[in-house]
Amino acid sequence: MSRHLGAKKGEIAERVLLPGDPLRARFVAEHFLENAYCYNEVRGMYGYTGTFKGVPISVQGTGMGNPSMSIYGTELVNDYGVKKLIRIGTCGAMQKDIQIRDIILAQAVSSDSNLTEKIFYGNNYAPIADFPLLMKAFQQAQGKKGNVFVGNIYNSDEFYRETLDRLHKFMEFGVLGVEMESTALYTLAAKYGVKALSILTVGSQLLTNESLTHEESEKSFFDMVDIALQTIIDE
Ligand SMILES: O=P(O)(O)O[C@H]1O[C@H](CO)[C@@H](O)[C@H]1O
Ligand SMILES: O=c1cc[nH]c(=O)[nH]1
Repeated sequence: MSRHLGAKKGEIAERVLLPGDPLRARFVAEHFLENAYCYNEVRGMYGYTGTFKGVPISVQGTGMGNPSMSIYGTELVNDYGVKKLIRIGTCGAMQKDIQIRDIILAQAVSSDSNLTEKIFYGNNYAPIADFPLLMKAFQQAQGKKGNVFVGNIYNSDEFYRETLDRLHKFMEFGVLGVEMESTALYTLAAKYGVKALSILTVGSQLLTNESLTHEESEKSFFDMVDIALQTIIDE
């Protein structure tokens, strides 16, 4: 057991999918994995291990925001020896040609979080995806109905904002979408020498104010999860 995970040693696979919502972890376990069992209920942050095409895979909720991702990601790697981590998240689209249910592969992460400044003595650090995982996920996404976009995303410590001014500046520079966990994920992966990628399904469009309800968005994850699973078993 680690501080925030109740799994015994060996109960978590080397390959882990990471949704923010713990109920999305249950959804993936029930719909995609074979012989899945729940190894964690601590804080209701469900984690499951099963197999996909015979390969052991775990799926662990991370909660919302960089601090929560940092706790689960660090314990998965440090205490359970996890080597490959793919976030399966949702995001808000920041470009007008990106639509609800499209998929974004986060190649790099810009942020308003000061997480990396604290680590790097006030200097700037550019968190990036593992390239083989990114390339494989891009190939897997080609067969899917929705569009796939690859590029820079915006990671934020805020969901509710005083103003959208800062977001507009990032939009102007071509940033694709906004979410809240990838800075922590990519930075801890670099620190520990493991592989990480964030795959995001667009759940809202910031320029048109369209958004999926929670129920609709939970039904929109099949392509993202399939891409993540096909990618993680190979790479
Ligand atoms: O759907 P998840 O994976 O939680 O991701 C996005 O949704 C949450 C906000 O609603 C934040 O965690 C954000 O990053
Ligand atoms: O983190 C997120 C996710 C969706 N929409 C946002 O504005 N932020």
